[in-house]
Amino acid sequence: MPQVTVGVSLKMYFGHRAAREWAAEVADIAARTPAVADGRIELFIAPTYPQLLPALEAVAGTRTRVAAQDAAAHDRGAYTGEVSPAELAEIGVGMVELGHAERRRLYGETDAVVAAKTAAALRNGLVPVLCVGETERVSPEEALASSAAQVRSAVADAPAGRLVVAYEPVWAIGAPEPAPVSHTRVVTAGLRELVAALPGRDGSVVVYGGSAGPGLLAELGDDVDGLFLGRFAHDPAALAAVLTEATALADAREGVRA
Ligand SMILES: O=C(CO)COP(=O)(O)O
Repeated sequence: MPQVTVGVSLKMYFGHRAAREWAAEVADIAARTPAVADGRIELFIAPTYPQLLPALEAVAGTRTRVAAQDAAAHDRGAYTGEVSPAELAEIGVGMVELGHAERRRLYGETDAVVAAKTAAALRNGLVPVLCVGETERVSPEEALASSAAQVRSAVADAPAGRLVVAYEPVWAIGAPEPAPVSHTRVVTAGLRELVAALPGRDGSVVVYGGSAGPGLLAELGDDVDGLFLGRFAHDPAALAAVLTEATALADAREGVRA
């Protein structure tokens, strides 16, 4: 089992060539990071659909996983413009982001849609990166209540399988700074308890996303299982810095377990 999970979504920021160059740099960094190579850090990247196959090729042999940014709730059929989770699994994609705040806000994805997509991902062997988080800045307790409700609703009828829950307070996405550590810690601790108690979800983890970058993992320490990065991993050097912090955290966790 990984000790720390670090993911990056490129959203729709990069063009094809820039994404290819970035993936090649990530592959280099992954290959030079022993904790990625030995599986203590689970590293995944989520480029756009046309970039999935080149990304799989770029990171081959480095243990970096490739995630899609979304997937359909159906395996096949008359769903023009959708991408099947079965086809994603067939090409070697291992994970899929679901319920991201931008999909909920801009494309009207409801909890019911996210639940249907989560079930579809799991029945096709994909690990859902299930994005949850409150829309307005409220107390950590209220944030936990609404995020926990989103998790419960997404997995209520889904087949068994591991989850990566990404706690992303909507107000901290695309912001200059991440949510304060004192806020995040309450929510991620609560979500970790929740997922640990869910039947059939062994190995599930809770990561933080929303203006995350170098320095944050060291601050959050044992309060999270990792980070889900956006803009602040566009610079490969910043991702390398986060992986250095993730390595320190993985080492510390191993020390605790030894
Ligand atoms: O939404 C995010 C990752 O999915 C976070 O994006 P930013 O780090 O760019 O705010």
